[in-house]
Amino acid sequence: MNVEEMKKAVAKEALKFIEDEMVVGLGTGSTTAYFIKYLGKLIMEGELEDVYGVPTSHQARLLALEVGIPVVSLDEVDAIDIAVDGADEVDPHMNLIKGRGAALTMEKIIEYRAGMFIVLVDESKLVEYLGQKMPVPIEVIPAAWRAIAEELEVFNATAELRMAVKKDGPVVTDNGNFILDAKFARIEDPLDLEIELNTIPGVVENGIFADIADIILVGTPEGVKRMER
Ligand SMILES: O=C(CO)[C@H](O)[C@H](O)COP(=O)(O)O
Repeated sequence: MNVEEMKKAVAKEALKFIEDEMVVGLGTGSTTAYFIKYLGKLIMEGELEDVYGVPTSHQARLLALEVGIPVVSLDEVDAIDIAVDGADEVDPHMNLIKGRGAALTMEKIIEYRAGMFIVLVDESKLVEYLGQKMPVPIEVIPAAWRAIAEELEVFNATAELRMAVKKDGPVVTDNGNFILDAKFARIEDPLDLEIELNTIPGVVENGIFADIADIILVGTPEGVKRMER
């Protein structure tokens, strides 16, 4: 099984959790995109009824509309039953780094509120400790980016302003902010760092998602494995 097949396999597995009349948080990224497409197909074929999606990004919203998922915003729903999203790193305690797609703030808002948060990854995302391979994306108010990058030196982190690829200048998030990618040597206490980073003035949110995932579906060549609390 190659990586794309593993992504498809976990996306299909996640569908088993979705029932009629559920409100589903729709994550961002290539793995969740498979889930959104499969969910849209089930809705269009009448296999699922009265299911609504709450997108975490423009990407998720546009795709959901394209595949026929009725979309609502967070302030239109009383509760989110399940949220489904990808991740960039997963440690053995089910803590995550997210935000390669720069959608971490809305992702965290929606996933924090969901009755159940299901994470979809292939096995390449599993690490021994957070920060092993990936920097921590931090969404910041544009005027504060430089001051925050300097402040991060106190944490022994080196931060880079994320630059856009098909646009000149920095990446601008769906919320109109910048992203700093902060490389930490080794994150010993993810929950502590997650909380501490958010106390820096100008930080909107950071990409450490500690203690929030309920189920992690891991695509492997042998099939889908499950991590659960
Ligand atoms: O956090 C994210 C976007 O902000 C994504 O969920 C994460 O980057 C995983 O993406 P992919 O499934 O494409 O590897």
